[in-house]
Amino acid sequence: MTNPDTGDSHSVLRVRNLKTYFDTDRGLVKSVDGVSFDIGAGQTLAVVGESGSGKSVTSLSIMGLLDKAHGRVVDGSITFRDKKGSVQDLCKASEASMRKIRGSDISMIFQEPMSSLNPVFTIGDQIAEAIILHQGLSRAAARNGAIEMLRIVGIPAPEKRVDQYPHQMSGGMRQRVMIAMALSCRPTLLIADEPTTALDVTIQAQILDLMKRLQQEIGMSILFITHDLGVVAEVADRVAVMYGGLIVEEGDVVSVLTRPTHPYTIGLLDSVPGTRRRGDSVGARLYAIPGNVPDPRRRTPGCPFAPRCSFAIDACRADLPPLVETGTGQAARCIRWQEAVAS
Ligand SMILES: Nc1ncnc2c1ncn2[C@@H]1O[C@H](COP(=O)(O)OP(=O)(O)OP(=O)(O)O)[C@@H](O)[C@H]1O
Repeated sequence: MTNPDTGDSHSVLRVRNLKTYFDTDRGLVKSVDGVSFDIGAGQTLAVVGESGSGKSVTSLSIMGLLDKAHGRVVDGSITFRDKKGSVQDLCKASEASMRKIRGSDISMIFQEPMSSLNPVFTIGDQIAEAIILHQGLSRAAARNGAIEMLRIVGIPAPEKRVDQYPHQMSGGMRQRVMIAMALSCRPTLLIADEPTTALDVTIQAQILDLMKRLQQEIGMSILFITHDLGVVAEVADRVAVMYGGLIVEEGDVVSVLTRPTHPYTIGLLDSVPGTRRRGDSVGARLYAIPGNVPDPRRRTPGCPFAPRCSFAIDACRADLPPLVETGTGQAARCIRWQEAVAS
């Protein structure tokens, strides 16, 4: 979907009709099956959806980090504009140029910092390594750079902490270190995959504030993957709701969260305590969407949400619904959205 707010010419990232499939012993898994979105300069797009909807595979496709033995992008394009303003399709980039782009123009942070931090090197060495690699500084200058980055991400006594190992730090501190590493190259795009999910609420709020502050300083765009609508409200400018390998709704964050137009988004919001649109009361039972996410090995021709949707009619099961405009800068892949909104 083209993003009416950013306009294509200003997009840092433009994904069109992305399809990423895996060959497995149990058949072809269509994890991402025609995803399109834009992220403008300095903008945050949150991609939200239940487990298995294809959020992580979308980000791994952008980073060129798919499990190559089994997974591949079978269709679509991922157009990226780097720091120098050069535009290229990452689907066609060589492994060598993807390596250059990763960590210099696109960085990624994950839920579990221990998976990106090496336990046998000090955090100072690891941040310095990234600085040496991407900024070509001497080791001494890079060490100072590492201390500065630790200070920027709010780690107390950075001159001492720089010589510590990852296991000597708390989960929140490790997440700050990972952010320091990811941002040491001043990326154009940061992909954050559930970066605060494992943290308690207070630390989560601090990390989100930190990311927002650094985003303003660096001017980077963020693709933020989460299943937490509270986090979406906190960080996003725009939100894309994924279901069954597709984006089923997209729009600016206020529109989507206050006036969802796809039955799946409506169900997601109804399942958040305190946000239920109808009959909300203290102690109201949490609404859960009945049924499970569809099996990506068995894609049906119609809307992937139809089996769980109380608005579904035969036409929904026959063909994949087109994306239709449902509000200003808001669109949903649903032929029954007017009935859903009015319900
Ligand atoms: N390497 C792989 N081989 C086979 N199938 C895979 C592989 N990676 C992901 N999948 C499948 O692709 C689908 C989408 O997975 P993905 O990890 O993108 O979901 P997600 O929305 O990020 O979920 P979560 O929130 O749990 O991370 C799932 O059905 C998953 O089992």
